[in-house]
Amino acid sequence: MTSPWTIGIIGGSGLYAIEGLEDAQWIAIESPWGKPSDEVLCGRIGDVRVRFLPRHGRGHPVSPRDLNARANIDVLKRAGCTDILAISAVGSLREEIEPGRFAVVDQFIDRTTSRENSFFGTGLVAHVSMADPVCPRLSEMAAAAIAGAKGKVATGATYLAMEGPQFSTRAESRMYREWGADVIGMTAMPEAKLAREAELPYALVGMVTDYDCWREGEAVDVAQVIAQMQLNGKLARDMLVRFINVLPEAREPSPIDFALEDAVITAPDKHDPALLAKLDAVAGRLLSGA
Ligand SMILES: CSC[C@H]1O[C@H](OP(=O)(O)O)[C@H](O)[C@@H]1O
Ligand SMILES: Nc1ncnc2[nH]cnc12
Repeated sequence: MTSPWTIGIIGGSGLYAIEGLEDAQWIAIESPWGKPSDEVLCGRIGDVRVRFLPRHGRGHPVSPRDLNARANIDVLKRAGCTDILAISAVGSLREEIEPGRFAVVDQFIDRTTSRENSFFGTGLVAHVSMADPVCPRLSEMAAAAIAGAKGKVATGATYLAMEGPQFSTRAESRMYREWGADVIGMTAMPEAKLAREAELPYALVGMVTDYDCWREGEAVDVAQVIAQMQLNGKLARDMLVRFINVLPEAREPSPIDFALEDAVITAPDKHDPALLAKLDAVAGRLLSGA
């Protein structure tokens, strides 16, 4: 029997493929939103379909601020994903969230400035709620999978999305701590916003790689991030396999499956046909008959 879940996995820095997927095949999926970061690795674990996209592409050619998050989310939707589990390397802004720990994120502060952050716009305006930006069901299952794989986990983390690509200054890092952020990265926004617009439940697991630079005399570099990701590689894979293996047989509908229901404000006779056509995957459920 095929599972009702199709899990999209977005792999961050250091995670460019998943070994051991059954029937695995890299497939190019076209998007009206432009070029995604890479082909999608399509396969399955047991009877669950898995669609893996390396966020920066294989070999890491794509910079965080040039990521086409719209195309990335659109191709995962086109690949039939019902839910997305995203993985990111993150810096820690808290002593007790040490490198090696996994932080399950439940809030964001978005400090990105130069990215296309919506599928909607003039000609078809929509405002989705981001009050609760992640899917609690997926986040709980991810936390349980990390614990089951004997990983150390912190839940309820607030992720500060910075523009990059440079790492923060010490003054910024200290200010983000005062704002209540727990971990920092450059990529989960606007990714999480776009997943919500595409009615895809989304959860984010941060793999803590460093203490950023708020501690006296310490500063993060790429080598540190990659070394820690490599140390945690097996744990990350175990976590993913567990996460998929314990998905319930049935997939009860999530309110996020209907996030656009009360979000579109533009009258149908004012819809821009060109934009409407590009929204075929993201909002086809709601708008295809409009
Ligand atoms: C390689 S260090 C900085 C880089 O790592 C994180 O990427 P991702 O979230 O895709 O794991 C961070 O956001 C930066 O893009
Ligand atoms: N300290 C940090 N700042 C931003 N992105 C990161 N990714 C991993 N560590 C990071």
